Amino acid sequence: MVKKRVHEVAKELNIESKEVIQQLSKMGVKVKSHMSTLEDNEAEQVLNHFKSQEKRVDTVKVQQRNNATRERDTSSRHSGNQNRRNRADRGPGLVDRVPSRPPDRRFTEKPARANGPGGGAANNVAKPKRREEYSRPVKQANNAPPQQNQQTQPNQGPPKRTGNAAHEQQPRPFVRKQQEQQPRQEQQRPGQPRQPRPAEQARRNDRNQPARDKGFSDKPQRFQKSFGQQGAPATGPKIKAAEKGKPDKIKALEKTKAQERIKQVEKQAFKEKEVKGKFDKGNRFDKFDNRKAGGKGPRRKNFAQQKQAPVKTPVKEKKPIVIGESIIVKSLAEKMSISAGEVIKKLMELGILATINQEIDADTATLVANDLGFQVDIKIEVDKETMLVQEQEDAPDTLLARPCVVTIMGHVDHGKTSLLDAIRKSNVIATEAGGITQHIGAYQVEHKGKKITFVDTPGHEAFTAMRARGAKITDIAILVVAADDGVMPQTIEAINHARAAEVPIIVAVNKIDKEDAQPEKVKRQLTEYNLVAEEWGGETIFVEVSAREKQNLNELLEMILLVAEIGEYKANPNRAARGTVIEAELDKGRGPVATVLVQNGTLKVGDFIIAGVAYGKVRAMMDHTGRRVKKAGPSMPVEVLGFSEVPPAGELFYAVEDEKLGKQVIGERQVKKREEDLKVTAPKVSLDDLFNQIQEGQVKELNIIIKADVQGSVEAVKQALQQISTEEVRVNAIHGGVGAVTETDIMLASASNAIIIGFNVRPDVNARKALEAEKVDIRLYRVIYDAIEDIKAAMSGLLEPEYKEVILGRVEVRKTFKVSKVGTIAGCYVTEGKITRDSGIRVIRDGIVIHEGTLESLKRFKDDAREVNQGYECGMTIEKFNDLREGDQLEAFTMEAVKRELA
Ligand SMILES: Nc1nc2c(ncn2[C@@H]2O[C@H](COP(=O)(O)OP(=O)(O)OP(=O)(O)O)[C@@H](O)[C@H]2O)c(=O)[nH]1
Repeated sequence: MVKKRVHEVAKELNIESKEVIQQLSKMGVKVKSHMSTLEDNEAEQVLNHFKSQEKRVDTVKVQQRNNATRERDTSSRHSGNQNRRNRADRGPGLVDRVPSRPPDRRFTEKPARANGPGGGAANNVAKPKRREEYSRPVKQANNAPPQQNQQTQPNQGPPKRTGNAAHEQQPRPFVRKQQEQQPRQEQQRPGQPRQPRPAEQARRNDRNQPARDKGFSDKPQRFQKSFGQQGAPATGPKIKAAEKGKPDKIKALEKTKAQERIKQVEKQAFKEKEVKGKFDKGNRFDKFDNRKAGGKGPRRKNFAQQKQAPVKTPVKEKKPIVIGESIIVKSLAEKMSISAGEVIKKLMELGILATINQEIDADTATLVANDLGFQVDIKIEVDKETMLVQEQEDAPDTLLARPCVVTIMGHVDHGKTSLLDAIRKSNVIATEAGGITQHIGAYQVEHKGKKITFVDTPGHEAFTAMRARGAKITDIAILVVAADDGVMPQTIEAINHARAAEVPIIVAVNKIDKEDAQPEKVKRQLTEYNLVAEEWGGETIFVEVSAREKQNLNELLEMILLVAEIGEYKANPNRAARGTVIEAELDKGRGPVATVLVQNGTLKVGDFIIAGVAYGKVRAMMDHTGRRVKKAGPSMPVEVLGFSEVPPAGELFYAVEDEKLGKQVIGERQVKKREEDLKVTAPKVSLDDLFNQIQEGQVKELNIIIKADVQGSVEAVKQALQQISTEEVRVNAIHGGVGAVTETDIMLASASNAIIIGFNVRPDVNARKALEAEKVDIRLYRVIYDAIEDIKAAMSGLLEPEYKEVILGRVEVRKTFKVSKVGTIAGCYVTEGKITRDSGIRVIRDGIVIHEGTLESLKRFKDDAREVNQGYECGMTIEKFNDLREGDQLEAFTMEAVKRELA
């Protein structure tokens, strides 16, 4: 193409060469004179510049004339199409009008869009590239008869634009996207069958402007039409001609005014663009427009529209809203500063019918908020305790094998301590008084390069006591049975305790060095308890050992490692430690000292640890040999110094990386503890509540511990109970034994959520104490039938309330009178509480109850009395009892129906 000279360009623009040269110098292009040649792009830029200015003047003028009309016409449309209007108002492409950008090449096509028959010629001024790109619409516009074109301009119906195949067939991806998003845009286009007058035409042009704008991002036809329109004859040239006729001064003035307005619009648009939040969907269009800075988008030409649109409140930046696990509809609306109605509408769209005060879950709230352009942060309030425990979850790939933890159980004197001692090759027994284990300790031994941790407990009691506290430290139980003594009551207890904890059992038949050792007898006896030796077809590992002679100890260790291998005990050493306090005491010199077993993670000196309400920094750690260590990994027992107070044995401890969190947890625990101290906790499982618990699905198995005066009763109850299992609840006798109900029974019941049933036995003193703390349900019976009936009734919810004696008061006999036909009348003084006419009465002489009966009469002076209170005198006779003496103590009592509890 022949390069243009400055004067040629000026001629084309109908302006002076000087103006062109000035503009060129503004653009940084230096030219010597009006004869200088210009590069294609330079000429194009200059042309664009002046054309766009012309266009702006034109548009602004037309706009001015049609302001009022458009205000009216558009208002209804806008209100119904807020979103679309927003998008138009936000002015996708507004950024392109920032003055620093190169001139908008689009306006070189202005003649084609807003010209008359001469449009074609004007069009030729546009750059070849541009013509090439839009050759089809331009060509069609030029070829089309003027009348048709004039009709086409306002009537932007798609059928008239079908000729623009290039654009129709190859809509750009973003166009297609918009097409999906705004299918209703089509309706926005008013059809105009008649040929409009120029003024009307201009108004329509203007009115249609937003539609054209949207059309760009609308259907392909519309997109194509927008461009096709450029070739259509329009009223533009006439306006332009009128412009030409005006005196230069007026023109210049108008130009300046128009430019000012344009600047304002641009400024406003720029501001809007800046404040537009990232959550604004429209943003994507802006980005697109920025990319297309060449300015082909028809959206960018709508200056008048931009200017005239009421300056919109800048779109507020939408901050993410914070919600919890759920939120009330009203609150959600408030958080978004919108009406609850809008939220309810959105919910309905999602198929959820909700009222203003209804609670919706976080997921639903998120959907609604996202739909409305808000991001949502869900913050679920978790109590610190949960946070602490949650932090303890380990990913499977972080877990490594850890030493197994073994507990030795068995009957008294069967050799537990001796065996443990023999294994760790030291002589503990010599240092212990009477050879009885004095403390709970834990030690580690190594066999074939693998460590085994032994917890030395005085039998299974401590084991169960820990379990009752929720601590599960034992992986494997070694049941020591002396070969010369055989299975004894505590052997059975130990079996039941281990089973209740679902811990595998290895039987160590000890003292086989003894002459009267009968290991086969032990095996036979244990088959009765479902511990069948492997050689007898069972699955239980039996190892015959002698703690004294150190016989077969390696075999025992090997068997332990074998069971450990099957158990695949694992932990994550690379994390904050957690474990269990095995024992703790207050040492005069060292302060609180706790032996802890690390069960997960690694405990280090300096760690902040908490156990129950005790906390502190680990000051020092010692292993089982008394050596100072700096860290202790999984399954390692260590003595820890640094606790603020003595933590209870069985308490779980945590090393807390976040000391603040640790202290918060302690605070929460202290509050909880105080609350728990105040309220009486209900029994874990009780016959009274059994039916409800069954109904609620809380109880599927009813664990029962049976204690009786003779073994026969234990067996009889076991069998009877097994027969009353139902589909809902299985009755499980987890332990049975002869003798009083002991503390151990209480602990087992507590740990296993069991009920204790006693026949002709009573809880001993320690058991009574333990009961207060553990709230276990104990039922004492004289007849087996009653027990079975009670459990049946409890399971079906028919348990009758029980009657309990309530002491009303105490009365002292001060004087007695014998009256014939009446009997002995006692003159009394109420020392405590009160006595009522219908009281039961118990006569106690020298601490012994000598009579129990009912009152015959109760009088204050000579009058009958219903009740006499403390500090008053009264007279009374007792039914069928006349042997009252001065100094007798009378106890007034009544029987009250109460919920069944401790017998
Ligand atoms: N002959 C023989 N005696 C043993 C063997 N093992 C332990 N004893 C003896 O049995 C008695 C009891 O042993 P301990 O180890 O104290 O038994 P324990 O089960 O720990 O007893 P408690 O701690 O009281 O429950 C001691 O006198 C031991 O010397 C053994 O293998 N052979």
